[in-house]
Amino acid sequence: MAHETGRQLDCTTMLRDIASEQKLHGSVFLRKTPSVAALNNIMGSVFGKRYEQGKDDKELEELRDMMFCSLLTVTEKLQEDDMVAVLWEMIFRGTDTTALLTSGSWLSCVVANKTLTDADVAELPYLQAVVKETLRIHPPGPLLSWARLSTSDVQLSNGMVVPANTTAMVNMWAITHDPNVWIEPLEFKPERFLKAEVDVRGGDLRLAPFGAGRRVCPGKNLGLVSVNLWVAKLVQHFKWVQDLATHPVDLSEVLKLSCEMKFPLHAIAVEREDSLLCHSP
Ligand code: HEM
Repeated sequence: MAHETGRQLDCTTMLRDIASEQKLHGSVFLRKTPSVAALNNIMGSVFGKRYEQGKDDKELEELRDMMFCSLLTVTEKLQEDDMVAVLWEMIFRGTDTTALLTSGSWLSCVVANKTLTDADVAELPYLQAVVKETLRIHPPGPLLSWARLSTSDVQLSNGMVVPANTTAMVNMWAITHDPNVWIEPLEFKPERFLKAEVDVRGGDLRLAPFGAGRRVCPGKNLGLVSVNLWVAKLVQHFKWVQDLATHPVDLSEVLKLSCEMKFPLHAIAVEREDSLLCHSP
């Protein structure tokens, strides 16, 4: 319950930051604000600490730098022991993925003017379908970890053999774009998930953006509820318009720690007249 309050709070802060960035610059860079919200979501769970842009900038900067250094440097900095490594894994694995999925799931649907909760979001099937379709077209972790080793020779259905003692990675991006698995795989069509139930939490290997099996992402439920709630709030409070003059949308991808948009999304956030942000102090 305490965590739920924290997540709502991160979202309100994100909405306010978007409104002020829009006022200041005339458009919004849709990467920074969800990053801070996602970081706070995790830091709130791990250390009970949250950060504010403008107030904790030095610490935020340091944390962001650490996330972009190699894991080796990071563990040196944190004087690795098992506990620290586990907590760091949560921060490292849970922040960028959640932020990227949120910025990738911007959509234009209208949600009634009320304070949304996770329970409301469960009643929004199209929203969930948009998040699933975003996970399919732009899986934030396109290559499942290399923590998989064949213990014996494995015969594949296409005749190939994976010899014993091979470290294997799963190319989830290739599966989610495979025309033998998906009809019109390059088209963004959330409707496909309205017609058929697809479990994205590891139960259906056509779309396993959180992995599957023993090494499945332990943050999958937190990641999904956070992104669904945040995206719902982002479209509830703002109408999103493409910034055609200076930042037309380009969906090219680049693989860094996670799979990111090569040209991060900028858009114009027009506050809805009935937005609760307009009426709160
Ligand atoms: C929506 C966002 C997220 C996506 C798309 C995502 C995706 C993934 C993927 C693909 C893996 C590798 C799974 C495999 O190899 O089978 C993974 C592992 C992991 N994730 Fe996430 N994740 C997300 C959010 C989170 C969050 C919020 C946390 C922490 C609270 C987290 C913590 C971890 C950890 C610790 C691992 C390593 C598990 C292991 O190796 O045993 N992730 N994630």
